[in-house]
Amino acid sequence: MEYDYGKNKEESPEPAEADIAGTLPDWLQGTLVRTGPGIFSVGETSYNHWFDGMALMHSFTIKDGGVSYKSRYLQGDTYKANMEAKRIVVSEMGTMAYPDPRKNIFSKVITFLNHAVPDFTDNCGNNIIRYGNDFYATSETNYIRKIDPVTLETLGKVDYLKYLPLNLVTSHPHYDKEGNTYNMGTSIADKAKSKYIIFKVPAATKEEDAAPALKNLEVICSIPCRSLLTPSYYHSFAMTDNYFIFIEQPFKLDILKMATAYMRGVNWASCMKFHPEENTLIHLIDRRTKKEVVTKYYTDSMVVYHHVNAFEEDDHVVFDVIAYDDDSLYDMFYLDKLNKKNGNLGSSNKAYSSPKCKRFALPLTDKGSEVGADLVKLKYTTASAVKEKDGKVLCQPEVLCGDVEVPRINYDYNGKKHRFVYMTKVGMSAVATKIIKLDVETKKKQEWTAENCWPSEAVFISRPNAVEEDDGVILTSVINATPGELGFLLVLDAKTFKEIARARVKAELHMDMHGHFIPQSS
Ligand SMILES: CC1=C(/C=C/C(C)=C/C=C/C(C)=C/C=C/C=C(C)/C=C/C=C(C)/C=C/C2=C(C)CCCC2(C)C)C(C)(C)CCC1
Ligand SMILES: [Fe+2]
Repeated sequence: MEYDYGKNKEESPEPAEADIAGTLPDWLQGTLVRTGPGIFSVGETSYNHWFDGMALMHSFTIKDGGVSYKSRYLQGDTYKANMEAKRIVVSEMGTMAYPDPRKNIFSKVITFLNHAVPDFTDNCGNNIIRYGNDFYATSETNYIRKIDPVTLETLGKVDYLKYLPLNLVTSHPHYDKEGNTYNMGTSIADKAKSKYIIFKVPAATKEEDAAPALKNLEVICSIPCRSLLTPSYYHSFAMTDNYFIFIEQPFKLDILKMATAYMRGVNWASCMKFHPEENTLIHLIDRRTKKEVVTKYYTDSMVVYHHVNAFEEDDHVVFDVIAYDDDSLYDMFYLDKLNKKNGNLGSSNKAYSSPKCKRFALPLTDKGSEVGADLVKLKYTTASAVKEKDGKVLCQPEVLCGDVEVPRINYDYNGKKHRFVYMTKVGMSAVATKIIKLDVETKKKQEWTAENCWPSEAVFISRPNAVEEDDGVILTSVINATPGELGFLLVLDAKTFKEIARARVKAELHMDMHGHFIPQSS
């Protein structure tokens, strides 16, 4: 069985009642909105990379024991321009598109000179996030698209650049209990400086505030890039009560290459390079002073997309991430590789570096220790942090678990010491075959798997007034490749990892990226 990554997926905008096997807990009420790439070719043109696909959102609305499903394309400017032209005319990370393919290189240069860089895509197919009372579809460009999470309609386009000089912004913000959102982005060569900016979008003050939440955005701090013309790529960051953790990895954008990419006819992705010979800086920002702590933490070269969580304990900041030894993840999702090689990741030319869940510990004090001493004093981790000269500390992680991705936790524990992580298990094939729960304390794993079933990200929803961390359910959208069987929303008891219910939908489910659960009350 294999998943056809490059096939265009149909939208099902009419709500369809799912057929429920099992019983949904009566407290579970709300909507799981998810997104991912859904359209890969328009007319005669196709995208090169799976992440480029035009966004298809879908939602599972859980109400009074029933589930209704719908899906809709994100109708942004990119979608409209491509559909109108009947071909791909807007560039994505892995595909450089030219409005008129008949133009030769000279007219390409003219086009380039006329509008130095083409307008960027608003194909927001990576995640659904909340700012104030509003929900947005997002990828990582300066554009996000407001959506109606109930109807999945596409609403206004919001440009971060109107509020802050941000060229790239993550699709993985953090939220606090007060309803504030924290995110970070990169400002490239603005006033001859490149920097990473962490900002806060305050909670909406009134229930029905019509103005975009971003207008109240506040800068928390900015971190100068290691180098002006090669800022690092990052996909997420972590937050505790008192700190932000940002990994400046040697996986970098080359701005000079980007500036000429359009003219040279190469995609944006070819302007990103992993530098294994360089180290990875770990920035720790004190939320109270809004400044970086003076200690310079670093580790070996690595590539991280997803942070799991971070917390403070006994004068340490501990954080877990999913780390790779190189940047092969991106390459492996080129559609020609996925389709031709039967989705077998191991058979691509470059060996695929498998993701590992790793724990780092950053000591906050060194209490007069000598150079060469391991400053980590926590009993439960083998992560080390060796003091060097000039305020530098070399960190080595503990590997918690291998072959896992898209981590989620009980978000009530974000920034606090967590015990359980829910992830998809990835092997040598380009589909996830299992959902796993990792107990980071005992390293024990619980798994859910079913024949020919490919689950997506495992989203944890806590039972109201729960006391235990894993008292709740896991929701995951599952593609069922068994002929004649339907895909479903799987509901697992997060504690026992036993199936509670399946809500089978009469629509084709697609492989998606991330999503957001909106409880009914909000
Ligand atoms: C650069 C730049 C630009 C552009 C941008 C763009 C266009 C972006 C996009 C972006 C994006 C669009 C992104 C995305 C991302 C994603 C990710 C990062 C993902 C990840 C994934 C994963 C990790 C996976 C996993 C797995 C496996 C491995 C197996 C099977 C299953 C699964 C799927 C789970 C501009 C022009 C503005 C300018 C400046 C600079
Ligand atoms: Fe992500």
